[in-house]
Amino acid sequence: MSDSTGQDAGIASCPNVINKPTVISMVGLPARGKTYMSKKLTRYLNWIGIRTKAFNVGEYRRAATDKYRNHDFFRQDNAEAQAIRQKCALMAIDDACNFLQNGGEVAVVDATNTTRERRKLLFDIIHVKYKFKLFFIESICDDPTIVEANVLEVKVCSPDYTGMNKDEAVQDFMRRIEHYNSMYETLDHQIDKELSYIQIFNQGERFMVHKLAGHLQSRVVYYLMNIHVLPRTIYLTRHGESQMNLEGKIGGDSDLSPRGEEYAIALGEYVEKEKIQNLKVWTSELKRTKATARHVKAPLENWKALNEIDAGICEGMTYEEIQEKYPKEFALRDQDKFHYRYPGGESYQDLVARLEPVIMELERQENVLVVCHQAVARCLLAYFQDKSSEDLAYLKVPLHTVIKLTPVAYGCRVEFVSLNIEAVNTHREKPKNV
Ligand SMILES: O=c1[nH]cnc2c1c(-c1ccc(Cl)cc1)cn2-c1ccccc1
Ligand SMILES: O=P(O)(O)OC[C@H]1O[C@](O)(CO)[C@@H](O)[C@@H]1O
Repeated sequence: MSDSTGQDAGIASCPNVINKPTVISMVGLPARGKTYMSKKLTRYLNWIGIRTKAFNVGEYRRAATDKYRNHDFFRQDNAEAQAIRQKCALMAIDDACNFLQNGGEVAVVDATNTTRERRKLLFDIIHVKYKFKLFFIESICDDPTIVEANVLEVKVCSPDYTGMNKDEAVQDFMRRIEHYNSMYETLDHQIDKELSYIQIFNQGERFMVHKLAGHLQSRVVYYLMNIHVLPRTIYLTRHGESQMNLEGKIGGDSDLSPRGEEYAIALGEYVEKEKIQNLKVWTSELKRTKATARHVKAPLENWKALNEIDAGICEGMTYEEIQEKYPKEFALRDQDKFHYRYPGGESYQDLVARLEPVIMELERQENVLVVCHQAVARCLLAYFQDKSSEDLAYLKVPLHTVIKLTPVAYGCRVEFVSLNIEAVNTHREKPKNV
């Protein structure tokens, strides 16, 4: 049950909550998308409110030694390097468990973990010693073009290869993979019948799920079955300036202002010029987003989940009127804007929960233009830019601006394209004195 701020008690403050902390352990040869999935999954889980952190063993090794010269570092008979690698793995596991003992809910151990011996070590520390849940995600990819693409896209830029030319780096990395491959023991449903895991074949072409244990693991599996790596662009924009924007009033379902109509025409022209393949347009069910999208030639979908945050008893008021009529509410909102719920309305935390199915469907789609609202756009943008909940509620999303989101390597390129049509500024800064 949440209080007026809508803030739910975390595990730390509610020890009798049944769901235990979980360690998600990646498994797979180098260049199988483990770091890609670790970062993406960590971003998604944090965005839905599950305190998650990734621990990349490669980063621990690079911090521990600058001895990496070439793939020989990963030879099985390189005792000195093996000792460094083992120490770094133990440090990462230890940090992961400390994170979970101090309020963390999910720790992702991003490492190869390609031997049964290593996974037994993980099991003994995480499940036996700390009594945390342990879930494995194995990525198996025997398509050489996929592996080569991953090596070219992210590995050659790795700190391990600073100063090395691209071809040398690719060759060295392929030899590094061979050292691991010689010892690789994939998860086996007979030998590992007690373990909970998912195996992903060739970037999600096929999945093998084994002994799912609990809600979190089901959400993780569902997410992994919906993501893809096809190149695409998501265009995010607010509706054109509305009559109520001009009056400084929040909420409602008003029409566009003359300048908002201009923006709708300009948006149609912009989309035409972008020559986007198989574009789909999504709007909310409010008039101002439908009107904004009407000059865009593409299949249209209206989502009630994209409606603007519900301001409850404050709908239709200006901020000044709210401060005048509900000074306590106004002050409370400034103190914790993400968790504050309008009486009879919503909080940003509620909005994120309402938008989760939209994010899940966006992950499945290719090119999509989303025409939405200020608070909604902040929530969606925070997902793609991995923003904290505090930052989310104050992200700047100006009117008459198209935000282009393009997945690159482990993250997302973000471009703000203003269509140069004047509009009021609806952004209210976080007051200094709270
Ligand atoms: O299976 C892979 N093999 C090699 N590379 C990969 C993958 C996946 C991937 C894995 C699981 C799923 Cl459900 C979807 C994609 C993502 N990547 C990747 C994408 C962008 C940059 C770097 C890596
Ligand atoms: O959370 P904030 O900063 O009040 O912004 C959300 C507000 O922005 C608007 O979309 C435009 O002012 C309102 O309808 C909505 O209540």
